[in-house]
Amino acid sequence: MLKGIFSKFKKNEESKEINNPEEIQDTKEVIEEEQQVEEKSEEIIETEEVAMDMASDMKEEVASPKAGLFEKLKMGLSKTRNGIVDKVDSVLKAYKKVDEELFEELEEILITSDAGVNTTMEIIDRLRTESKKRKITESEELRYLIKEILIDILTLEESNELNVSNSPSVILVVGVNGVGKTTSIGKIAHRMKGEGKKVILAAGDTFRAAAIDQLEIWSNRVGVDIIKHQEGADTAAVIFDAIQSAKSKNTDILICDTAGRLHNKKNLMNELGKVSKVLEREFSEAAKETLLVLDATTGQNAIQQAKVFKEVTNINGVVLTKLDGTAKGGVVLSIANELNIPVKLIGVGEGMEDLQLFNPNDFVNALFGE
Ligand SMILES: Nc1nc2c(ncn2[C@@H]2O[C@H](COP(=O)(O)OP(=O)(O)OP(=O)(O)O)[C@@H](O)[C@H]2O)c(=O)[nH]1
Repeated sequence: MLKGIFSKFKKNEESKEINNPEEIQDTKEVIEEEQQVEEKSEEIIETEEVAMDMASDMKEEVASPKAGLFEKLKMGLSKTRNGIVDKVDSVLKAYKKVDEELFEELEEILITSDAGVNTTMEIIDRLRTESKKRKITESEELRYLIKEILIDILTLEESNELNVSNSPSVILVVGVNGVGKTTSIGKIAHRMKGEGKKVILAAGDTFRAAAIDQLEIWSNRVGVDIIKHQEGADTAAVIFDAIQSAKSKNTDILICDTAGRLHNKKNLMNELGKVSKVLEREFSEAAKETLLVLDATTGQNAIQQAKVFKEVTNINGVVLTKLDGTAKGGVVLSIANELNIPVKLIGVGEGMEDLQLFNPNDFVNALFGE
């Protein structure tokens, strides 16, 4: 409703002719002020919506019996299963014999599921070579081989496990706005608390007041402490305070949010560099893990974001959110193969329990519906 009032106001303003320079300046200021009020009101609406969503999530979680983790994973991957495996199965059925045309069809399926060109080429090359070596001639026998290759691609030297067994540990969470950073922090905190760990959150995304408010809602929901400053405060200062609090309360895990502005690589580098320095200096005894949050629904865009973050900081793992909302989950292959970063957590729904530890075997089995 507010938006409507502002646009009417703007329309009236636009229809008047303004020639006097002072009047132009005044008008500009009024419009700027109105824009600021409009942005604030959008943030308030956004925060209220998040609170309402959370309340309905909580009701659902209480109402529905807990499906097994693997069943949840299967459910969460159903769109990607339609996008990849169902298509693979119908091609394998249609072609019967293993030949070049079949490989081309499989290649197209992988490309359209956002597995990325290089990763797709690698998978198809390995499929070609291995099927020849193992003398596979019937197309349906390829299914097992495809699974084997996918598991191998997803299994990197670096473990998929979260490095949080040390107490204290710090998880620094980076990623651009809107990818599910705040939600993921809340879900990680919930998971850690469930494991009996004492958790503190640091509201380091000080760029927008809504980000601080949303993290606070999560801290209340999960029942963990939060350290926050005002909007616009220095992220490193928030982290500094959070470290002192974590030390005095013997916290096991400090989870730090950060602002994810990508439009200036130098700023991003400076900001994350400053945070890392504070962590090294003030909390050298803590094990550190930097997790990059990527939104699976953005497909190959997520790969581009990861490349920029990889250039400016050392990423230990990826949290891939919203896999339940996309048929293009092939991006997970691209992350492992092209970026060589282990996927550690995957988001398969909006509920608190819907952030699962990533395991290549389980993932591929769930994807193939086994
Ligand atoms: N379906 C689904 N939705 C998710 C998942 N993870 C996050 N979301 C939703 O994605 C939206 C954005 O999440 P946020 O956590 O607010 O994103 P953010 O990156 O913190 O964004 P900012 O607060 O703008 O920085 C919210 O509506 C979340 O509920 C997921 O795994 N599955």
